[in-house]
Amino acid sequence: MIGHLLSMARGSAGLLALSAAARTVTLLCGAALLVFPAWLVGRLAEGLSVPGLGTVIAVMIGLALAKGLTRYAEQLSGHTAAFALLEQLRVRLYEKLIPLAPAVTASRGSGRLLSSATRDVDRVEVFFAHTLAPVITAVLLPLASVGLASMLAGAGMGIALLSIYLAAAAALIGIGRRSSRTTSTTQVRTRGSLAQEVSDDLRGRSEITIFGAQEQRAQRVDELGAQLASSARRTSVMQGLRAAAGQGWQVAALFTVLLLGLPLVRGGEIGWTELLVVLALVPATAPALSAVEALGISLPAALASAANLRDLEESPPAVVEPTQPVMVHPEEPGAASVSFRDVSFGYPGTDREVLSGVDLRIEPGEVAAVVGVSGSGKSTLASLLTRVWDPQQGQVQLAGTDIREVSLRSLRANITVVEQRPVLVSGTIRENLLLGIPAASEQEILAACRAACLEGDIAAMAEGLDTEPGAEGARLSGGQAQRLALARGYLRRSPVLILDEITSAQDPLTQAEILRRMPEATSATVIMIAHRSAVLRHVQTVYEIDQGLLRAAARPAPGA
Ligand SMILES: Nc1ncnc2c1ncn2[C@@H]1O[C@H](COP(=O)(O)OP(=O)(O)OP(=O)(O)O)[C@@H](O)[C@H]1O
Repeated sequence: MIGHLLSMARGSAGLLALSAAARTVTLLCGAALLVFPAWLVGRLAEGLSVPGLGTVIAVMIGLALAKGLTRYAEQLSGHTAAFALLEQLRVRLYEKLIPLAPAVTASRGSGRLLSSATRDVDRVEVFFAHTLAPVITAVLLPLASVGLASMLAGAGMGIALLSIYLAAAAALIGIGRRSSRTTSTTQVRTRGSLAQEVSDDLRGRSEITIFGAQEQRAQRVDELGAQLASSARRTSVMQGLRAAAGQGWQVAALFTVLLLGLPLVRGGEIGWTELLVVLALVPATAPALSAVEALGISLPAALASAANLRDLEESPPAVVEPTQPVMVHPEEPGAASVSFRDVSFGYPGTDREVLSGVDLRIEPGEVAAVVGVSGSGKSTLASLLTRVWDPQQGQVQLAGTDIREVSLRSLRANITVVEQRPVLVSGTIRENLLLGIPAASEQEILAACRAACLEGDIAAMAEGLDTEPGAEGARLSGGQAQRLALARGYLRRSPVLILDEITSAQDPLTQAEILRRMPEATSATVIMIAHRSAVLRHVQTVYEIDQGLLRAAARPAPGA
């Protein structure tokens, strides 16, 4: 997992290295600001010569300035790297998500995905921007300190300091390591669930209010909140223990240096200068070693988030782009012909076969209907045609080509689906209409609205096409949203048009008018998924799905 984590930062390696180098110099300057006065005091105590006051002041100012400037360089390069990394991580996540949409992303839940795209990415970024450079200096500075102590006060002193540093690092990393890892993983999962609950509650606010289920829903959020609070408490206890260890090692180190150093001074093996300098090395090393404490918090969190992101990124897509994709041009005469050959399909993870051995051929320009009881597999048939899923057996063909060989972009450019529950994006009605064909002219937009019986509704709106329908189309009626989606479908002018229950929210007169205007609105091959017999009178062929099997059915008699 650490390797995976490091692979995420490849693009910002240069800036991160610069930040680590600047931090090393900052800490060295900080250490020198402590060690230099200690050296001066030691020499004065021993009656040895010291540099003049002007030189001392110049050195101290020089060190302080160098410390400030390199600290600035560290922050600048660290934050620049952090923002670049944030961008790379988000782009990388979105690129991985695109092939997973719509089937795999839908099964994950939008709240969970949002939580991964924000919190998990942030935690990985925090690790690199604010932990990696400090960890590098946490190794370099203590080693330098051990080297200097050995030179000044002998190998014994160096070994003693090294042992204390190692023991401190082991305590800081080790305290609560195992529990931090499991707690972080639990926290990442709980946060994802919490985000999903909140997203469901926001989407289902009307139902929740009408059903009076606020308490019940709030309780679920409370339970997840309590789980998060309890794991945060565990993390805080470990954090407290680590902070105590972070202070404790310094006291132990100072005593050790005095215990070992005073006899050496008394024996004349070293002077006061050496002892004071080695003593000063302890607080001088402390800021560098404290990064290990931060690592105890950020590493488990970053690992848990990286594992979550990897799990998401490595989820196998429901369908894959062909290696040598065939392009089907919408102008090709056959682009509007659709066929199913002995197609069987069951949803992954279920035993039930929704469609069994389906054979179907719909000719260019034909208007066909697919009927069947609720849950019989009508929408599934449509999602096989757009390759939301691939069948386990048989072939779905467009223009006589197995659609698994057709480029996904080309396939989806040839087929438009008007969904039973259309999704409106935020923005104006015009922006929603232009979703599939941004370059459509005003005339084309108005013609599509007329064909979908939407022109009157738009004319009645103060801002016409520039009216904002509100989040999720909240300011439109169900029927208006459905007609907007139909107009959007017509506007795209793709060779194949799948209309999934597009008149289910319309009154009988509007439904009849929509069906009457349809032949003028589109010359595409139309597959209507329908229940109502009024719809079936406008189609040329009717197919019925019953218990997974598809068969041709009779059109209703006139007046039926
Ligand atoms: N993503 C999915 N995962 C598992 N099962 C699913 C999934 N989507 C649909 N199903 C199941 O597949 C069956 C067919 O669903 P489908 O949506 O195709 O029915 P339908 O005929 O369009 O129904 P309706 O007329 O109610 O819209 C149903 O039993 C449904 O529960």
